[in-house]
Amino acid sequence: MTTTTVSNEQLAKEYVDGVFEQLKKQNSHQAEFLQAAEEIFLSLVPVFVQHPEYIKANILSRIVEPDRIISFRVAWQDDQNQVQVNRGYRVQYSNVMGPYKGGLRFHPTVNESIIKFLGFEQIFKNALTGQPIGGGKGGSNFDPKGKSDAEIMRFCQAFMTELYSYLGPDVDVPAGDIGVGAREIGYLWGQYKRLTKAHEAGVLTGKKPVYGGSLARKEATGYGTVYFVNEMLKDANDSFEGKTVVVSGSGNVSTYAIEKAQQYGAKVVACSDSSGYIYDAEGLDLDAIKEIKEVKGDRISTYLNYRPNASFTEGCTGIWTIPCDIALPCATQNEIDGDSARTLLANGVKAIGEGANMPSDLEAINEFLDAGILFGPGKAANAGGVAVSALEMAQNSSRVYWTFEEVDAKLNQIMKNIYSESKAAADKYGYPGNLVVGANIAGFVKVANGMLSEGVY
Ligand SMILES: NC(=O)C1=CN([C@@H]2O[C@H](COP(=O)(O)OP(=O)(O)OC[C@H]3O[C@@H](n4cnc5c(N)ncnc54)[C@H](O)[C@@H]3O)[C@@H](O)[C@H]2O)C=CC1
Ligand SMILES: O=C(O)CCC(=O)C(=O)O
Repeated sequence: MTTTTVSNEQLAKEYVDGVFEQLKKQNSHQAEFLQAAEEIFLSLVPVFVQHPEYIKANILSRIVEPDRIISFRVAWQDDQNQVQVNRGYRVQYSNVMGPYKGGLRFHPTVNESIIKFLGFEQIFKNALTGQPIGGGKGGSNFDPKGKSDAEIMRFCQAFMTELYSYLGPDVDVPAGDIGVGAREIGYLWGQYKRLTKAHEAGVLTGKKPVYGGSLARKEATGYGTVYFVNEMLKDANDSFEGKTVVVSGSGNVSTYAIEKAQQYGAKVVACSDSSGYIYDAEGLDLDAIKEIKEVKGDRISTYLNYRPNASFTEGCTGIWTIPCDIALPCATQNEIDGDSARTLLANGVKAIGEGANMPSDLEAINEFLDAGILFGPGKAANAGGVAVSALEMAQNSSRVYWTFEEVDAKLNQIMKNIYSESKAAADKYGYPGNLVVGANIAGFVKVANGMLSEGVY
């Protein structure tokens, strides 16, 4: 190792450590945000070794500070005419690559830390897709559980009334995330039109195809995750065929991850919701799950009414004790900790594909990487949803619509590209096979180069 390399390494490490220390001081109460930032920062040291110009331009301090955070009161009336108040957020993180883009989450746990972690990750994910989209995220601590359809509509209308002036097809384009699906997007879109008097279809994605949504957006995140894992498996001369798969959650991402894994010949034996998990040794009946979740909005335990030989177990983490070849965490952040990771490994898991955002904590990621199994990080593996959102924006702008097959083929190609770019970046920067480092670097370099050419702001 030459003296210059050593000093470049020291410089890079000191720079990253310094920015992270400052971040911790300023955001000491934001655990999820610091967790997401730490994972990305650690990956970027080799980039700063090779690119001191990024240090000179102080790219890291600039990229980790959102362009702006919008926080607002959402007051609405429930069915008993009581006035309820929630807090809404939109974090417009970076528009270097295109309009701010990312979902809205409605869940009681939502706070600024959660929205910032999601928004920060979204910058790099969106850059990886190769589509012209920046990064953003939003949501509210509103709990949709147990609310009537009319309450959901009134909440969405109140939320959009506060947010609409910050949005636009070339400004900021929200979509769904936990607790926000096509129904909520419909109510948000209706209110946006009512307020602006404009039919700007590209201001929201995840719309129903009947009024401007893209075919295959509903399936995109789950299918994309399986396409990504399929690329990892192919590289290892393996496939989904005959594999036992466990998928957490039973929402949008999980449902379509299960569907594609089954189409690829896997046996998916378990899935979950926030109350617990079901295990069906014969393989899950996806029609039953769709009826329970998409039609009835019921608990996953009612699966036993369709398949009496299956079992239901209360609690969220127990699902990772089920032996499987492939695990697809598709529910929420930090659902796999170090202990669950060690259990999965002891039971012989060969591949992990993160359909959710940050489902594995740092200890779990290190367990998987140290064990040398295939590990597809969320930023890369679940990018198919936002990628098809960008395709929805393109269709809206050009006023043409593509068939399901056309969109699905583009999605598959995008996931292949994300895999090969992440793999190539990991190789180039000295971490072969480490797609965490590879995806973070491949996304970061695109945005950093954009920032260098745009001057200081
Ligand atoms: N919808 C999308 O296009 C995308 C979603 N994601 C991420 O995927 C994850 C799931 O999102 P969606 O499927 O859209 O939400 P969803 O609201 O449709 O489904 C979430 C599912 O997770 C379950 N759940 C929540 N907490 C849980 C817990 N602690 N243990 C077990 N299950 C739990 C819920 O019961 C529900 O079945 C989130 O991390 C989200 O940020 C990532 C990329 C795109
Ligand atoms: O489609 C979108 O814009 C949002 C997708 C999203 O929220 C995510 O990738 O986490």
